[in-house]
Amino acid sequence: MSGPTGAAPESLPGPRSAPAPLPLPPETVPAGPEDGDITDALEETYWSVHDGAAAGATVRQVLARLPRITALIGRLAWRADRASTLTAVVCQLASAAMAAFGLIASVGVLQHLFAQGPTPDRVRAAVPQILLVAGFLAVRALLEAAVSVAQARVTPKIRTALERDFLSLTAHVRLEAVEDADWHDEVHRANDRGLFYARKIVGQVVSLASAALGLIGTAGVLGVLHPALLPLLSLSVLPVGAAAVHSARARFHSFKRWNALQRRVRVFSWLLLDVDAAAELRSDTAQGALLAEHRRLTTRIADEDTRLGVNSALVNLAGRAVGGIGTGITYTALAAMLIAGWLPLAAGAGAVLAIQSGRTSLTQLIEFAHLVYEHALWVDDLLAVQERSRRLLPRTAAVRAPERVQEITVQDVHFTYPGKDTPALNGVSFTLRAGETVAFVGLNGSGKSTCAKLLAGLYEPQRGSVSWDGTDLREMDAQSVHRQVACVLQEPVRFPFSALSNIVAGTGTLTEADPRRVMAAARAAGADGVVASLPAQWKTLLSKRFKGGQQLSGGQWAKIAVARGLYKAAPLLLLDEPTASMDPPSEHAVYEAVLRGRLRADQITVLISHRLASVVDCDRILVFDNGRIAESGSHDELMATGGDYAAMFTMQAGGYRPSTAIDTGTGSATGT
Ligand SMILES: Nc1ncnc2c1ncn2[C@@H]1O[C@H](COP(=O)(O)OP(=O)(O)OP(=O)(O)O)[C@@H](O)[C@H]1O
Repeated sequence: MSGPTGAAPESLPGPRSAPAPLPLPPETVPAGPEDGDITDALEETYWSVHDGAAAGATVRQVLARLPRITALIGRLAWRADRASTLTAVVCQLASAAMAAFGLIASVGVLQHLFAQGPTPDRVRAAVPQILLVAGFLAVRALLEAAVSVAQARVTPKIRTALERDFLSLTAHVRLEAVEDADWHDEVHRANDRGLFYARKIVGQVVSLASAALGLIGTAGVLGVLHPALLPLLSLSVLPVGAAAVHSARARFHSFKRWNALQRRVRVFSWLLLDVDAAAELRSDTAQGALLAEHRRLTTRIADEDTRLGVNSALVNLAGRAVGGIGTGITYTALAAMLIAGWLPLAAGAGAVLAIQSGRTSLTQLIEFAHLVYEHALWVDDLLAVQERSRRLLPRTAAVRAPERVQEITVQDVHFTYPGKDTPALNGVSFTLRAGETVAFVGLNGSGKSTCAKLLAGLYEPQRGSVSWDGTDLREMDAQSVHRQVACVLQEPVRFPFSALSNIVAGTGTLTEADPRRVMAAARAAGADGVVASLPAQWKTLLSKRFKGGQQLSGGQWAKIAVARGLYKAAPLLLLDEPTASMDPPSEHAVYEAVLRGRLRADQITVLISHRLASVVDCDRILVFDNGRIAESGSHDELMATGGDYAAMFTMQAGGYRPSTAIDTGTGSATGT
């Protein structure tokens, strides 16, 4: 390693902006929301945006949306399984018809029973009608079973299709969309709740249709018995409907509160159960404080549950009282019709049966209408995310990225992250050539990682261009570019698969390997020693979640990740602080491998590192500063210029010498 040359620089580069003065903290601080409505204090409202929506919707709003929702679910079902959807619709209609015929046949039974003559004769005369009623009921039961079977066939298919579409779309959207906080919320909401309700809503729409058809059937039967019975039906069912609306709203409102409280409690249970937090919690003896907060919240939930239970009982009582008044009026009017001779006694008794069945249907209709209304908002959300994902997919193009790259040219690139005012890259230009190893160094936030992602086509510049062998990356098929880049990051993905799968994962497979290349990559990265120490070696599962699975240390994971990057043998290798968690010999071995033992000689390697000792031997070093390249050259050239690089290098080198050798008074370090 060459030492610094020339005089030590006057000052070291420091933070760009001084933070505002910080006042002393208060003596006590609440662990969470203390007073008022706990739902107001929850930040993660994205998770519950639609909770309680049905509680705030008017009956007109709920009813107005139902046809569209039913059509939407019908379309999804049709796409998932035509035969089962058709079976469900036909059997549902037939079942409603059976219910109506059953009611009419019941009136026939009553006519015989209420006729003149000895009782045995009347019963005997009613037997055929009784058999008919039984027949209708039996057929209806069979049809309902057929609806359930069809529903059981179609529901999982809808969910599977939605989940597959959702994941395959969202897994491919462009990186900058994935990093957007709103997008993150939307996707997780769709995954957590949209998919869940998509499964539930099919059954709910079937029940809604069944209740609606039941109500229509009842109205039809009453119309046949006597048209004047229709207004009577409304008189009887409307108060019941009003009570049902009220109670459905109260239930949705209570669900929202309950959900919010539960989520807050779960934060504490997660912390208490989390394996990563376990050591710190125990050494800090923090469990008691967490349990106390947990207890405080669960007590509030218990109070809330009781309050809601009492409230719901009162609402139901009020509903039944109002419904009772409506029933009283209905039966009085029915009695008047019978006395006036408008209606035969049997038809009157049949009307009572029909009105009761109508009330049951209406209550169910209201209940399911609210459920479907609220749950459809989640399904809509899921479909909207899918639609948005389609617009955020990386571009496809006929031009494919080359498998060998001679030159990567970065020309006056400007890049600003969405929602940010200051650019992360502000006019960056340089060229990388096949076989070169180039280091990016610079202070935190100076733009190194952003620049690496632009080289890989993961972001697109707003101004300027990144070209591979003279072709702008924006003209190439995005996925074909990604296939020609290997990225190793400081926090690599820890795939919960076998050691071998972890190494081959960068090549688009988890199961197929080129054994010699794997061995070469593992040796170069120092991962061979890690794998050799595992009980089932290459086949060992790297996750404690599986039987026989093993847990690796951060440094061991880093070696596996470097092996993954090397195994891909792509024309461009990006290493973004891959060795930060490695021990010094491993780090040294990785840099040796990257600089001298690479698997392909024409590979362009970009190495981002804060440990400047590791970049000394790179062909070139680019020093980033505030989104620009402030200095560029070999280590010796940069040390000779005595700029920021020389200052940083001298400071780090000074850290390895006894403190007496460092001039702490001025903050600068003397080199040797
Ligand atoms: N995903 C992102 N969304 C918004 N801003 C970002 C994002 N990633 C980075 N930035 C911002 O862009 C600037 C450059 O960040 P970048 O990660 O490229 O710097 P860096 O030099 O790699 O830093 P470090 O040495 O800390 O890794 C910083 O101001 C950072 O806050």
